This record gives sequence, structure tokens and C-alpha cells, in this order.
Amino acid sequence: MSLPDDTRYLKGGPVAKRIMAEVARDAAKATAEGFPPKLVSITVGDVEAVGVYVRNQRAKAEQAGIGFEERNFPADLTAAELEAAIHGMNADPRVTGIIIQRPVPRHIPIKAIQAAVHPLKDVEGMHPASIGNIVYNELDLAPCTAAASVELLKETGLDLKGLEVVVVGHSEIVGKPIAFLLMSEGATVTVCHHMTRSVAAHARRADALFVAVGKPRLIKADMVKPGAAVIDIGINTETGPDGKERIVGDVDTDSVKEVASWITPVPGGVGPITVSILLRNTMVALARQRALYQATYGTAE
Ligand SMILES: NC(=O)C1=CN([C@@H]2O[C@H](COP(=O)(O)OP(=O)(O)OC[C@H]3O[C@@H](n4cnc5c(N)ncnc54)[C@H](OP(=O)(O)O)[C@@H]3O)[C@@H](O)[C@H]2O)C=CC1
Ligand SMILES: Nc1nc(=O)c2c([nH]1)NC[C@@H]1CN(c3ccc(C(=O)N[C@@H](CCC(=O)O)C(=O)O)cc3)C=[N+]21
Repeated sequence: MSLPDDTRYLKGGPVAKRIMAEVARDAAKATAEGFPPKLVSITVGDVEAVGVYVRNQRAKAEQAGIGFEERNFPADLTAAELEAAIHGMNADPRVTGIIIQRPVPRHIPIKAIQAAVHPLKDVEGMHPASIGNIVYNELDLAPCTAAASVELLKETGLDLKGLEVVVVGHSEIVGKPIAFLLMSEGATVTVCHHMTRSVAAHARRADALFVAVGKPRLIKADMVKPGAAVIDIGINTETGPDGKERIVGDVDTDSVKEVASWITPVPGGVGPITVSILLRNTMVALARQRALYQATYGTAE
């Protein structure tokens, strides 16, 4: 989809491109040195919900020179079987990073599965140890979407110190890490969720509004402060007026763009940056694994 050349759109493409160039350079160097990076994607059962994400991961990984392997397990896999498979990948030196695509079937406890991924291979930053590092402001393996969203806000040039920010949605993978990253930047952060009495009342006070809920057109123009920056993280698939499937965010972009000073398009906003940060995290993970390998088996020079 082409977007109007409008400064109100905070496009993800240029930021993603910058990150991808850096990743491709690092991947080529590591490969030449005998350490080819490889990312393994785990999906369990119905892969439809994560289809776009996995497709883009494969395409971008190949473009950057990172190996990509998709492991799709049947929906009736037990948690113990999945953990065993993950332990195998933890022990496999050819696997650099592991991402468990969400959602997984209800009978699989996602927290336990994320904890099974070795922290050195946790490219999504979802192991409890990785998530904990965010509280300490150690951010080199931060959850990809949260890092991508904050990176886009920075593109506005707004000073994050003291900025009034509202985050709608408080999932472990998106909303909560966004709140932590923003706190580290000095913003004043309010987090809304389904029990919040009036999301609108909070949202209207925000200089920057992050939305990660999964409900098309949840945020309308009257919920946005004039001049605000709106970061739309939602990725929802719906049937458009032409009968074709399309991707929309959580923000009613047509009306909100008349009020906001900046708005991220969907598609073309946060999504592409998320993928490039996942690949960047893969290279960070590789560097850490190489450092450990060197410390363990290397000879003193
Ligand atoms: N662009 C990207 O790179 C990515 C996009 N996404 C997209 O972001 C969206 C959110 O994903 P994710 O966080 O995983 O989803 P979850 O379903 O895990 O979380 C949704 C959150 O929204 C809250 N919520 C639900 N209804 C409301 C409401 N009416 N008002 C305020 N808050 C509400 C929920 O609160 P409670 O828990 O209290 O019910 C919950 O915290 C999805 O559309 C997903 O596809 C996700 C990852 C990456
Ligand atoms: N463990 C886990 N981590 C996730 O981060 C995660 C997940 N599971 N499950 C599914 C959701 C959804 N999600 C997307 C990320 C990028 C695009 C993306 O690249 N979007 C392009 C789409 C372009 C196109 O249409 O091809 C864009 O917005 O421009 C889409 C969807 C990550 N999620």
C-alpha cells in the first residue's frame, strides 16, 4: 500500500532499513568468521494468526543473511514435548535464536515455555531473566515490538523526559515492556487495560499514545489530544469493503490523523521495525554466545 507523503505519518520503513543494513553487515561478518546466525521459529497448531509475522521474518532473515527455520508442531502437542524440543535447540550450537510465536494452544503454559528457552537464545526477550533486565534498564535484548514502538516515537524528535504518555493494553509482550522502556526514558507513564474506568479520559491527556489491544478502531478522534503522537501497534485482519482481507491497527486512522500531529500507519508502521529488531536481537544473541564460547574454550593470546 502506498502512503501519502505526509509528515503526520510515522513510517517504519526507513527505521527498519537502517537496522537491517546493520544486521546484514554483522551477519556477513559472523558467517565469514565461521559463526552463521540462525533463527528458529516455533509455531504450535493454527499458524494463521501469526502468518504475516512469520512470512516477514523469513523474508527479512533471508535478506539479511540469517538462516531461518520454521518448526510447526501439531496443536495436540503436550507442554513436556514442546519443552523437550526447546531443550534440544538450546543444546544445538547451530541455533542462535528461538522465537515462540504467540498464541499457543490453551493447554500449553506460555510462561513455562518461554522460560525453557535458554536466556542466551532468547531473541524476543521473554524469558523471566530477560524481562527482569528491563527493570534494570539493560535493554540490549528487549522485547521486539516494545523496542520498535519506542524507536518510532523517538523519530518525532519529542523530548521523552517528562512527556505524558498513555499506553493502552498491558500484555507482558507489548504493553508492559513499553511502559518500562518509556519510564527509563524519563516519561510519565499511565497504563490502561480492560478494567480502566475511562480509557478515553486518560488517552485525551496523552502527548504520546501507544495502543496495543487488538481491536480495530478502538481509538477514535475524540480520544486523542490535538497535536499528540499516536503509535498504533495493533495488527488485525479484517475484510475490506472490496471483499479482500486487509490489515488494520487499533486506531481509527482516518479520523485520528486530523487531530494528531503524528500517527503510525498500519501496515507500514511498527510492524516492519519489529521484524528488524528481532533480527538485530539474533545478532546480539550470537555475539553473547561467541563471547561465552571464547571464554570457555578460547586460548589466551
Ligand atoms: N506491530 C507489531 O509488531 C505487533 C503487533 N501486535 C498486535 O498488538 C495487539 C495487542 O497484542 P498483545 O499485547 O499480544 O495482545 P493481548 O491480547 O495479549 O493483550 C491485549 C491487551 O489489551 C487490553 N484490552 C482489551 N480490551 C481493552 C479495552 N477495551 N480497552 C483497553 N484495554 C483493553 C487487555 O487488557 P486485559 O489483559 O486487562 O484484558 C490486554 O492487556 C494485537 O493486535 C497484536 O496483533 C502484537 C505484537 C507485535
Ligand atoms: N511471540 C510473538 N511475538 C510477536 O511479536 C508476535 C507474535 N508472537 N504473534 C503475532 C503478533 C503479530 N506480530 C506482527 C509483527 C510484525 C508484522 C508486520 O511485519 N507487519 C507488516 C505487514 C505487512 C504485510 O502486509 O506483509 C506491517 O505492519 O507493515 C505483523 C505482525 C507480531 N506478533
